[in-house]
Amino acid sequence: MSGHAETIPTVDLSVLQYDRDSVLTTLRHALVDYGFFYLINYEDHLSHDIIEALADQTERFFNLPQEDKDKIQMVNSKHFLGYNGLEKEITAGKIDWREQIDFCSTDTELAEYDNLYENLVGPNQYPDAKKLPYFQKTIKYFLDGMDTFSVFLMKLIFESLSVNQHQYSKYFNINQGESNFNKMKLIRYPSEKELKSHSTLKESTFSQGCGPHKDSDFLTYLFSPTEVTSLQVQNLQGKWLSVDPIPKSIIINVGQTLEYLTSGVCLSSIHRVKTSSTTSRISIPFFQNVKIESVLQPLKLDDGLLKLRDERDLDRKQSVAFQFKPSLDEPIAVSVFKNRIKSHRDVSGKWWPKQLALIDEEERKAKESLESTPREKNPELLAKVLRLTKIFKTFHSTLVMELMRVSVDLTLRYFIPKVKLSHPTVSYSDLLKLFTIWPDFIVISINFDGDVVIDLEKTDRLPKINDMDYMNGQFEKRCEAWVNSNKYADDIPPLQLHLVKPEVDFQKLDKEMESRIKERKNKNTTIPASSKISKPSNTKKENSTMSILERIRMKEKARKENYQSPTAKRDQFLDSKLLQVLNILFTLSKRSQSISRLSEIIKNSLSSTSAISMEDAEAVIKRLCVKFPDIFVFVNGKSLKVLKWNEFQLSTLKKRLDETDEATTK
Ligand SMILES: O=C(O)CCC(=O)C(=O)O
Ligand SMILES: [Fe+2]
Repeated sequence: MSGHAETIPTVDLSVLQYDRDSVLTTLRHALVDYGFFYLINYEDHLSHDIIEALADQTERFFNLPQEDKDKIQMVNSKHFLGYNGLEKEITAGKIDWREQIDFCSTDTELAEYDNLYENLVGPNQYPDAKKLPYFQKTIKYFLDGMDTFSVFLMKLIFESLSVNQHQYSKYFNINQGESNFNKMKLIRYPSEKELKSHSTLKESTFSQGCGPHKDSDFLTYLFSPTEVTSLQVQNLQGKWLSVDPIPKSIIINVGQTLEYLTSGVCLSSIHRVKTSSTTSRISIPFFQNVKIESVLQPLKLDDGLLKLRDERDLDRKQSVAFQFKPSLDEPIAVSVFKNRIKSHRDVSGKWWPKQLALIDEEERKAKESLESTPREKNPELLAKVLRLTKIFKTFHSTLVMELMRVSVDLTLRYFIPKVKLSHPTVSYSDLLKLFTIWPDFIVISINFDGDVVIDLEKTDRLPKINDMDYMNGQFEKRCEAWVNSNKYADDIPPLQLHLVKPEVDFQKLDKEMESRIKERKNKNTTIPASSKISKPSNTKKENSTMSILERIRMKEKARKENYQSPTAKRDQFLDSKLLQVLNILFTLSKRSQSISRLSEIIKNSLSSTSAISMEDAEAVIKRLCVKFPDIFVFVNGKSLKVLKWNEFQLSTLKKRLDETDEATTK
């Protein structure tokens, strides 16, 4: 069961006028399960004209001659504000192919700077007013409008999480006339075609518009006026979802400050931008921040929300570790300023050379001490290596055994219970790490259900090493190197996964198979590693000598034979929505509700591609009563149909669902 939609949810602010609760429910679902959502129909709170004007000024700015843009380079500003041309930014070790200009909302030079971090505030740099007379005004109107709007949305977010104003008010200026410390950027991503035509740019690939990262602010509002797909977000299953621009929508994402304040209840998701092949793209992010002098402390949240987070993380394939750990006794801006010094070395080399040297020295020492620590003296790293190596061994031998059987479904998920027998704490993220550490061990891909699977066809083409001890030793070596260079990041790096074709080209396979059989007969070549291992006695003999290609073919045949009646298909469709509906019911405070009201809540909460009709929503509700008669009761009154339910634990019902799922698929 993949359980999650292929796109991010949509929050419709126009619904606020007549159904505040359903907006809050959708919002909470988006914050907890995606950390990304589209916001639509916000015009009562933010004028769309100003956004159009800004998009127009942005186009004009990037169309200025390069020397005009270079006159206001960031390196002129000790406050890290201004323009950066191409090749100025690196994310995840690679160049981001974009040009951009940074602004801050507090556009002034302070009279005095008591603390170093206050230098985040300073005057913006604007292009020549003779060339773009309306530019500065447009930026100011936008920043002012967004200050008010972002305070409104922040309040709505905390309302959806039942957090009182007295808890969050210290982090924001919420009174009229007071402004907040927000930031924004104008960005242009040139197309691949344009980048290739530059004679001075020598790069083999221009594919990265912006590398995978999480934002560190409170909330990011992205205006994306160019209609081209580029932005992608990684969901909890590790899959990249496209965030296609929807006209007049704002794409909102949770930053690590909000994630930290809510103890991980709100999810800050990894996102990235791919270069488009032929269309250049404009994008305008607005970064909402807490007050710069804030010292962050997690807010007090309802147990129900913490439970939701824990339920979500049971299924999580990414590590839950925070990348961003604000210090508990320093203002948040201290680490933000440090990050600016590290990421803009040209600016800090000119304005903050002492601070840059100190940070470099600190990092060099930390690296040296970790590298010079012998393995034995670094028990934490050693424990990580040994644990992963043991998991690898079990996974490897299980894989070899499983490859001998025809009927197995080789999703990665399938292996977890098997590896758990020897390593009860193994997680999905651990298994994914194995392939990051040794990408050529086997090839993994994503199938059309969104599951990570072992790509048998591609794996079959890898050179075979039959010696398990040798493989395990090799893994340990690679693992040590990997753990050493990733000691600060507990998150697994995003895996490069591709989609497996759903249909198998039988003609091609037949030909390949024939020539393989001939080859084997003639040359008596080595049989794949899997069949050299002694088989369990109940394995059918013919299976062990089958090639991987033959096995794929058998599976494909079995799939085709597995005909489903329309009723069974409908049941399956309804079943696929059950978990999402349970999640929604779990968040409701009342334990009875009219079916029509509930169907509406469900319909509004599910995002556009997973959207279901009122009729389907009602059918799913009825199905709950069939699946869990001890918990859900359908009461058919005279004028009102009502669903009543007992208190339930999400994890228990999920387990029960999985069990019935397995029983029907076996
Ligand atoms: O341009 C985009 O679509 C996203 C930009 C982004 O993620 C960022 O600048 O933090
Ligand atoms: Fe971002």
